[in-house]
Amino acid sequence: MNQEIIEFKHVTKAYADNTVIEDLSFSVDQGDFITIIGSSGCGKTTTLKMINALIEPTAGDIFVEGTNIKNCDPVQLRRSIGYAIQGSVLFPHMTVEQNIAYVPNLLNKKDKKRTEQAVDKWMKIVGLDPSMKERYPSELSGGQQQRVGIARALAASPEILLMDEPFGAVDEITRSTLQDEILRIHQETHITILFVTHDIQEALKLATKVLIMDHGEIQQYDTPNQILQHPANSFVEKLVRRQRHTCLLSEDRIEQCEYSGAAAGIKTQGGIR
Ligand SMILES: Nc1ncnc2c1ncn2[C@@H]1O[C@H](COP(=O)(O)OP(=O)(O)OP(=O)(O)O)[C@@H](O)[C@H]1O
Repeated sequence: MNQEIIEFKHVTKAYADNTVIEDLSFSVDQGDFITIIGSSGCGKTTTLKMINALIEPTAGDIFVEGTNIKNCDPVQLRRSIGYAIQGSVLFPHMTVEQNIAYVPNLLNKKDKKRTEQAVDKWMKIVGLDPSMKERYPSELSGGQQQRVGIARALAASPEILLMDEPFGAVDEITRSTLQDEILRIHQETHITILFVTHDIQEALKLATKVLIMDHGEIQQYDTPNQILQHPANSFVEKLVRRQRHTCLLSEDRIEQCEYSGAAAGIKTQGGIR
């Protein structure tokens, strides 16, 4: 039986009198790759940040590995959940090695060897040459910085990885390579991933399940296949219309997608199409 690793129960989030998430309930099974997509400002980042307690819900409960996060120390919780976001958020004054080693160092205070092994392992997995260890972020390309960010998020061997538009700031070719890398990492590690994106093609390519949101509410939460074949409403229909005619489907994920532009209202890398 699939095991739930994250559960939202009737979660609401308001900023002052602006309610951006309304009674949100959903669960994520261990090993799922969830992509979250929806119109701009619909609450995707807010949803993600509530999982690692960077944002506190106004009402409702969130459970991570069976524990209500209200009862967790937020710092401990954040150390146990990987978090990778768009662009370079690396420590500029630290080398690649020091950036990746940051959380493992906190966790294995006395075991330097273990940290070194974690750095080597994750640099290799994300495709970074060991010769880059001593470089500073400013000496790396955007794609390399992104890889360091992912290695850093993974280096503490978290069960859960949150990714907020992690490939938004790189060119199409690098983006496609990084997508393939994250799929491989997911397949190899069986880590649970929640991945926010503006790009419907990316959402369908990566996900085992896609969470489609609008105005802080779920429009559909299902496999890419189901979403393409049985869109739940006109919002989803509009979002996937073009995709449906151009995608070849595998059992769960999209195997190959010939992208012909997203539907109205959904930003792609190039802006709104
Ligand atoms: N700290 C804050 N104070 C007030 N309003 C906020 C705050 N953070 C986010 N919001 C508002 O909450 C809504 C949801 O924001 P959020 O960043 O979660 O959306 P999003 O779906 O990730 O957006 P985008 O796709 O544009 O990145 C937006 O209207 C935003 O302006």
